[in-house]
Amino acid sequence: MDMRARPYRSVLYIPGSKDRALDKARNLPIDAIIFDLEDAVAIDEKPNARATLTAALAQGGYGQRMRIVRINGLDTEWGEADAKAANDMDCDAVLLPKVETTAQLDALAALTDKPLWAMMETPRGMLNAAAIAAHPKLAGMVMGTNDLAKELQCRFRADRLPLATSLGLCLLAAKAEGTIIVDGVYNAFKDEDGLRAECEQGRDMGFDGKTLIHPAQVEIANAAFAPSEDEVDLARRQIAAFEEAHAAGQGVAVVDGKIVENLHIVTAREILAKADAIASLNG
Ligand SMILES: CC(C)(COP(=O)(O)OP(=O)(O)OC[C@H]1O[C@@H](n2cnc3c(N)ncnc32)[C@H](O)[C@@H]1OP(=O)(O)O)[C@@H](O)C(=O)NCCC(=O)NCCSC(=O)C[C@H](O)C(=O)O
Ligand SMILES: [Mg+2]
Repeated sequence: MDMRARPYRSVLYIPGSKDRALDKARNLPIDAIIFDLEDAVAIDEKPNARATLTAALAQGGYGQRMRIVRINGLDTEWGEADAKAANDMDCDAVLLPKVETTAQLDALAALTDKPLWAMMETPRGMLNAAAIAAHPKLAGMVMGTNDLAKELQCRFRADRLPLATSLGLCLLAAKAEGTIIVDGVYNAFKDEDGLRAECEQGRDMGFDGKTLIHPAQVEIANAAFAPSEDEVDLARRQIAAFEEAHAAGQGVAVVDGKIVENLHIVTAREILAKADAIASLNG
C-alpha cells in the first residue's frame, strides 16, 4: 500500500478497559483504532485498563488497522506510566491529549520511540497548531471537538460555525506539514443523518477521516471519506484526457466542460491511489 494514501476514513475510539469492545474491533471494517486510556476510562479503572490493553494488543488480531494508544496527559498521575507502557505495547503510535505546546511533545518523545499523534482540543493548542504540526515526531492530529467546545464555551450547532476557525487553523497546520488530520466525534451515535452530514462537511474541508465512538458509525464514515465512483471515474478520464493533450503538445485538456491542468492531475492521481489503498484493505 502507498503509505501516503493510507486511509483514515474511520478512526474508532475503544475504551482500553472494555474487553468486549477490544475484541469486537478485531472484526470491524475500520481504518484505525484509538485505544483509549484517557476520557473513556473511569478513574478507578485506569491502572487495570493499561494492563487490559497491553494484553489485547499482545494478543493481536487487528490486521492492517492503525493502532494508536491515547494516554492520559503527562500532567496527570497516570500519564508517565501510560507513556512507558505504550512504548512497550504492540501499537503504531501514541496519542497525547490536550496538546498545547511542542514542549509537551518533547516530554512524551523522551518516554517513547513511537510516532506521536496530538489531540487538538484547547484554545492554546489552536493558536500553536502550526508549531505542533511541525514537530519532528508528530505523525497525526485529532480534533477533540468536545473539549474544544467546552473550552470555547460555545454551543453545538449542526453547521459547526463556532468551531470553524479552530478546524480551519488545524487543517492549515496539518496540510502545511503533510500530516494526517482526522475530524472530531459526532456524539449522537444513533443519529445517522446528522453523522452523514458532519462527515460530508469534514470531507469537504479536507479532513482525512472522522473519529468515531460506536461501531454503528463506521459504515457512514467509510463511505463519506472514500473516493466515490463518480470521483474515480472523473479522475481516470482527466488523466487520459490530459495525457492525450500533453502528447499533442498542449498543457491543458477539457473534461466535462472544465479545464484540466497539471495540478488537477495531481489530485486525480491521489484519488486513484486512495481508492487503490482502500481496495487493498478490503481485498
Ligand atoms: C457510547 C457507548 C458507551 C455505548 O456502548 P454500549 O451501550 O455497549 O453500546 P451498544 O450496546 O450499542 O454496543 C453494541 C456492541 O458494540 C460494542 N461497542 C460499543 N462501542 C464500541 C466501541 N467504541 N468500540 C468497539 N466496540 C464497541 C459493544 O461492546 C457491543 O458489542 P457486543 O456486545 O459484542 O455486541 C460505547 O459505544 C462507548 O463506550 N464508546 C466509546 C466512548 C469513548 O471512547 N469516548 C471517549 C472518546 S470521545 C473523546 O474523548 C473525543 C475528544 O477527546 C473530545 O474532546 O472531543
Ligand atoms: Mg478530549
